[in-house]
Amino acid sequence: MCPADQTVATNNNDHLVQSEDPEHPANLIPSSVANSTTGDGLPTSIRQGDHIFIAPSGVQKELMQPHNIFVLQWPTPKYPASDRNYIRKPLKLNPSACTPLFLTAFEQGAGCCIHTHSQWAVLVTLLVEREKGPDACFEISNIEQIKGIPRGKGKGMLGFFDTLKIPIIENTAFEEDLTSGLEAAMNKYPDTYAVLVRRHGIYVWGDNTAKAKTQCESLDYIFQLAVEMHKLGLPWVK
Ligand SMILES: CSC[C@@H](O)[C@@H](O)C(=O)COP(=O)(O)O
Ligand SMILES: [Zn+2]
Repeated sequence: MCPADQTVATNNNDHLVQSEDPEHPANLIPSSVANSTTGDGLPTSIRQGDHIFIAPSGVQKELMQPHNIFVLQWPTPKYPASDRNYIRKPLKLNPSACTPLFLTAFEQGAGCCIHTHSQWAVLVTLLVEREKGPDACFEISNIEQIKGIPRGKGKGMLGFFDTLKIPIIENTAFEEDLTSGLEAAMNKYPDTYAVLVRRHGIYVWGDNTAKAKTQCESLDYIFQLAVEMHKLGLPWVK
């Protein structure tokens, strides 16, 4: 990762990322990246009205600043990348390589999407592959924390006796190439709010930033618990 670029383009809609409000997306993205507890980097994207705020690619997390944030006018074409409607592009930086995956989550109505390289998430993808085969998804039930995950849009939260199911897609050489796998998983599991990426991490989204963050943290807790349960020979589904 390279150090954050401190250069600010002039006449580049700087006002879109300048706010005293700590809850403004341009402030929330750097602060949540710096304070992440669920994996290195934590690229994040937030939709506020018809603006999408996107973290820069490869910026050291504690150095990310609001003026490093990209802004897209929503809706925007997902492909080709050159057609995307950037209304703010910081000089000498590139938007996160996760951008088309974030846009896929926004197409589904998300207000925020987070990508982490959580080691617990990675370990779970490896355990599922070994125990259940490559096409299986992660499943767990009878764990209190699954009540922190929605049952589906407008369907409330999962209950203690429900089974949480998170699809797993295969990793690709380049982040952008995960997009078709993410789209396929969302079609197959229309109620999911997360997709695991084997040997890589997870994408988690929510109706808004607070929900995406709490769902991300709940899932990280559940994955860590699942790894420990596996070590003790305890089944994930009763
Ligand atoms: C350890 S760098 C891996 C990254 O290339 C990739 O996995 C990723 O998540 C994209 O990161 P980004 O820095 O937002 O472009
Ligand atoms: Zn990644």
